Amino acid sequence: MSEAVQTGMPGGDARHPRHPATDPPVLVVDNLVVDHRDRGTGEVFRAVDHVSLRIDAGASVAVVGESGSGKTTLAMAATGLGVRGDGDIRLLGHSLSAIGRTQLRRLRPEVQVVFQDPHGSLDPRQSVRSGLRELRSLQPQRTAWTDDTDLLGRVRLTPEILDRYPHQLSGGQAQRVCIARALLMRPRLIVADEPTSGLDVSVQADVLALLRQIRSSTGAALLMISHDLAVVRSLCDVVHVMYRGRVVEAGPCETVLVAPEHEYTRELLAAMPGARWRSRR
Ligand SMILES: Nc1ncnc2c1ncn2[C@@H]1O[C@H](COP(=O)(O)OP(=O)(O)OP(=O)(O)O)[C@@H](O)[C@H]1O
Repeated sequence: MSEAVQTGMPGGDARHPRHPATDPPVLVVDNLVVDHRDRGTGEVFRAVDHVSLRIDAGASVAVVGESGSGKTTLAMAATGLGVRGDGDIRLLGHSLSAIGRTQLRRLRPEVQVVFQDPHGSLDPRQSVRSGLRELRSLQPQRTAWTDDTDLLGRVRLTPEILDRYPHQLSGGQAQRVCIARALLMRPRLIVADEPTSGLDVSVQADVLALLRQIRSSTGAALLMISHDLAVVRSLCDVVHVMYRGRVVEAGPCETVLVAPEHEYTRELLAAMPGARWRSRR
């Protein structure tokens, strides 16, 4: 019987038990550079400029910065889900420049992304049930640890939701379905790209609480992309502050959000007074 079944935790299994303190890092990015080419003018634009970061197993790391600072490009390139950049990336111990498409495809389920717009992430022609069925058919062994009712219970949804289509779900329900779909894959890394900014204020706190709970119960690491320091403060241990493609400051939240060294971080904090770090305990 797998450890996941024994403990009721969807994170680890007998071959790959989750011991965040001793597991190798989930992601190590060294000097990543990503350029975009403007389709209209053909000009090359540097979206990520020599960025390095490390996410240890089970860690919760944020990348913050204003719109257009390169956060999404960094997250997608670093996890092999977006354009390829220059630099050294090790995802779960595999160098992305050394592995082929087949091996990258095998790694894909280990990284799950929760996007800003939950309705846009779900196929409008599929009910929740048929969407889950499709995921299960793609990864039968990986997804066998739970049934749909149990899975939905873990994101605090009831089974009635199974026969609904995305347009029949509220924003908060749709985002919970997206989180459930990510959870089903037992990922080692969850990338949450502004997961609450498309939602009503009333449900934002619920979704953040859910992500926090899933992180602690599964041992999955979290890479949180946000422009909101209050969100980062509530969920993350380490923060990287991005400005115009560069990381201008990085460190534990209790340091960076208390005594920021960079002017840009100070400006972000001044714009959100409630975002200053204070103990969550
Ligand atoms: N596929 C693309 N082609 C050309 N330029 C792009 C592409 N994707 C992003 N960009 C540009 O790269 C820069 C960084 O974009 P990115 O989406 O990574 O920033 P961001 O910090 O995540 O912004 P936001 O918070 O608005 O999502 C922006 O100027 C954007 O316009």
